[in-house]
Amino acid sequence: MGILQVNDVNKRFGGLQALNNVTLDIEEGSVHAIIGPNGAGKSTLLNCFVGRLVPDTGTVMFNGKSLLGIKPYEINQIGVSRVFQTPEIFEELSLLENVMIPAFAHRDGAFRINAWASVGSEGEVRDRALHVLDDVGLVDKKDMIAGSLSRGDKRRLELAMCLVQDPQLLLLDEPTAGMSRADTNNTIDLLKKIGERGITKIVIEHDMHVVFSLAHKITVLAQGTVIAEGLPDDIKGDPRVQEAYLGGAHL
Ligand SMILES: Nc1ncnc2c1ncn2[C@@H]1O[C@H](COP(=O)(O)OP(=O)(O)OP(=O)(O)O)[C@@H](O)[C@H]1O
Repeated sequence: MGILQVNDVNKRFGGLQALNNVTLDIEEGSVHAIIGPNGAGKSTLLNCFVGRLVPDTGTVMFNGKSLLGIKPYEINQIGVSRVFQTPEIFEELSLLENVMIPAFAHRDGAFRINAWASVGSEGEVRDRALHVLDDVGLVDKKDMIAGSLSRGDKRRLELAMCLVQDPQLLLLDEPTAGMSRADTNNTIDLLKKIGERGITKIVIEHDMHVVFSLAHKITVLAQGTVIAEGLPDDIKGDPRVQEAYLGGAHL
């Protein structure tokens, strides 16, 4: 039984069937990529895992517990963290402060902006934040203002903000979007390093170099429907995937 089990999930926006009987089983400790053309339903699916959307029908179970109807911060509290397509950071605060805030939120329950008031008095949280900044290669920039970082570094910072919460399941929505090839390769290395800790990861990604560098298993969505699932080598050679994803070009 996987750490995340998704069964027959359907989601409709007006006349559009965005998700159509989606079933997934995510193995604990694995990197599971979800790929598919624009508008396939990938982000909609992820939103159903973090409480931003509620499926019309179907179930989403994390460690045997339903995630449906649970508030986003509670889902976060039980071990699911998400890195967004556009980094959600506090631009005007330092890197260290950015990482300490979610550490407090995770420790204290609901996200409390006044948790900020106690930042600085908590050596233990600060040490943990510094440790995570070191893991993502940003500890030397800890006092810089987050808004001044490059796009690649902002995404690393957001990753640190997730890791400090010690997630069991990390959801990565296009973690290398807009990055240079060098930054992309650094991110691949970083995610592999994180993989050594056994954190399960679901990655949505358009860059096939990233997908095939990281994924143990791949699910392909097209028009809200799972059209293929399997090991990277199987997916690479699947003509349905090549047709749906790249209009017949080879992956
Ligand atoms: N809140 C919404 N209201 C109406 N339609 C929506 C909403 N969110 C998504 N959609 C539609 O649902 C479909 C799936 O969108 P989704 O963003 O999940 O696709 P995606 O696979 O993540 O695409 P991309 O790769 O471009 O990010 C699209 O046709 C989109 O326009």
